[in-house]
Amino acid sequence: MSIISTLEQITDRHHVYPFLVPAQAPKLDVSHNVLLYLEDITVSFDGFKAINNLNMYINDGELRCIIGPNGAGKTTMMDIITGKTQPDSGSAWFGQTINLLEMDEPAIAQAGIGRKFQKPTVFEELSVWENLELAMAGNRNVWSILNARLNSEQSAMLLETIELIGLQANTQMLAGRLSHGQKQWLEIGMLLMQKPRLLLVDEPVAGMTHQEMDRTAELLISLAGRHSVVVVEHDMDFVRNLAGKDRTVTVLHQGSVLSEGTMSKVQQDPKVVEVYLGE
Ligand SMILES: Nc1ncnc2c1ncn2[C@@H]1O[C@H](COP(=O)(O)OP(=O)(O)OP(=O)(O)O)[C@@H](O)[C@H]1O
Repeated sequence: MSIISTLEQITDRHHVYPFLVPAQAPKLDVSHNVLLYLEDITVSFDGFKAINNLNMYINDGELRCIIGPNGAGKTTMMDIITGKTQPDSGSAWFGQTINLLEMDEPAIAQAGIGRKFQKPTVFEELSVWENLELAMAGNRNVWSILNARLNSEQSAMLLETIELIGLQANTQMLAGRLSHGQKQWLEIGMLLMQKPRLLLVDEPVAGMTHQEMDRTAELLISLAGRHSVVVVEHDMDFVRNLAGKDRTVTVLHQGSVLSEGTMSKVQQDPKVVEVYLGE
């Protein structure tokens, strides 16, 4: 192939280069309505069991709150789901067929598990729109980003996401100028652009105003159904708001499930009062 024809091909933005195409995500099977299975998981750090025979199941489309005292193993549990930490024993399945313990972090993200860390990590020098555009699944192709041409489906998805996260009035604003709460919502929006089936959200309301917390609860509740959402949070008012009367709350303690059920059930559980809520 001549240099000229190679250059012609590179400048043709419709050409799809194999090395730029993300690997095909494995197919998810949620025929039993369970999206995530964590079974008999144990992880030790220098002989200390941070996770101790943990069993947890997240249903497809569920919004689950995870609470527990400092050091209960909440972050370590998220690290196992996302492939950052390998357990010593146990199993972790995404749907019926995807064995998370055989995959690395990028493959797990590709399979549909997105994670939002506590601190927002948006691109401060780019606008809200550009942040979302960069995060879009299938738009990681260098040429399409440079050419900044979205197809109609991509534009519609971007607009829908901006509305969902409530930043319609800030589309062209630099992300660095957003409030703390708005940055958190933008980052949730950026995760949504990758169409995750499961969203893991770590302490989303730390540092937020009450108004921002209420808006965040509304946003996360609106995501349930289309996505499964697992929220780790210490703020009990926020958890009560998220869990409502019917959703399941899981209380972790010393790396295991101490109690599980509706918020009113776990709040009245004497074991929970003793180790956590009674503090
Ligand atoms: N890489 C590591 N090396 C050694 N110990 C660790 C490591 N990661 C976690 N731990 C320990 O494992 C335990 C569980 O930690 P983890 O961060 O998962 O708890 P957590 O429930 O997320 O706590 P917090 O609410 O404070 O964030 C803690 O005692 C912690 O010190």
